[in-house]
Amino acid sequence: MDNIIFIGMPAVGKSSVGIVVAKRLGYRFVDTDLLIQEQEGKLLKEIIAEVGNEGFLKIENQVNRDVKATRSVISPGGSVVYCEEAMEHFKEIGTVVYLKASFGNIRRRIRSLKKRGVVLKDGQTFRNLYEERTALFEKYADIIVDEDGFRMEETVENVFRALDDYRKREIEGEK
Ligand SMILES: Nc1ncnc2c1ncn2[C@@H]1O[C@H](COP(=O)(O)OP(=O)(O)OP(=O)(O)O)[C@@H](O)[C@H]1O
Ligand SMILES: O=C(O)C1=C[C@@H](O)[C@@H](O)[C@H](O)C1
Ligand SMILES: [Mg+2]
Repeated sequence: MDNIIFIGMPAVGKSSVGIVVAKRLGYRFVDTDLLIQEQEGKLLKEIIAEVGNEGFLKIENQVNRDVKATRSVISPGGSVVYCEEAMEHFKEIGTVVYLKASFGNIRRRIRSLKKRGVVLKDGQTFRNLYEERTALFEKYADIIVDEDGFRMEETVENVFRALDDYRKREIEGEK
């Protein structure tokens, strides 16, 4: 199935880059954070406050695992990499693009971790979360697009270039 799935840290641009990519391709855009809010009838930060990190990750896994999509750009939340079934589903239905930015860039973009609803374990630093997730993003990524030093429009171009290269390599591999 022809889907593109963006993964990466919170505030890296999965939603903002994703929607532009979808528009350029004439694809649907699916922000699964919004599907979670719709299903639960609450904001992400309210869900996390009510059911805790583990409870939230269960909901996030279920919603993302159950996404049915074709010709869509899917932008999940940054914590989806902890959701094994969801990530396996994404690997099956499309190409997984890891949008990567340095710790400093991400930290600058997020004013309040709590207001943004970042899933931090008790006592965990944001630096530790960055390192823990980086290993998971790299594990699941088909393509990595480095954002540092680029404006958003340039990142969009870099995504298209990386997707083209990936498809060419796939076709070469099939020969
Ligand atoms: N070069 C850049 N590329 C992408 N986004 C950028 C860039 N520079 C600044 N931004 C800003 O960073 C923010 C990215 O937020 P966005 O909601 O798209 O992230 P996200 O990856 O979807 O996060 P979440 O995991 O919380 O859903 C936006 O406010 C965007 O304007
Ligand atoms: O990176 C995170 O921990 C999160 C990001 C958001 O998009 C939401 O999915 C949720 O608030 C958790
Ligand atoms: Mg988002």
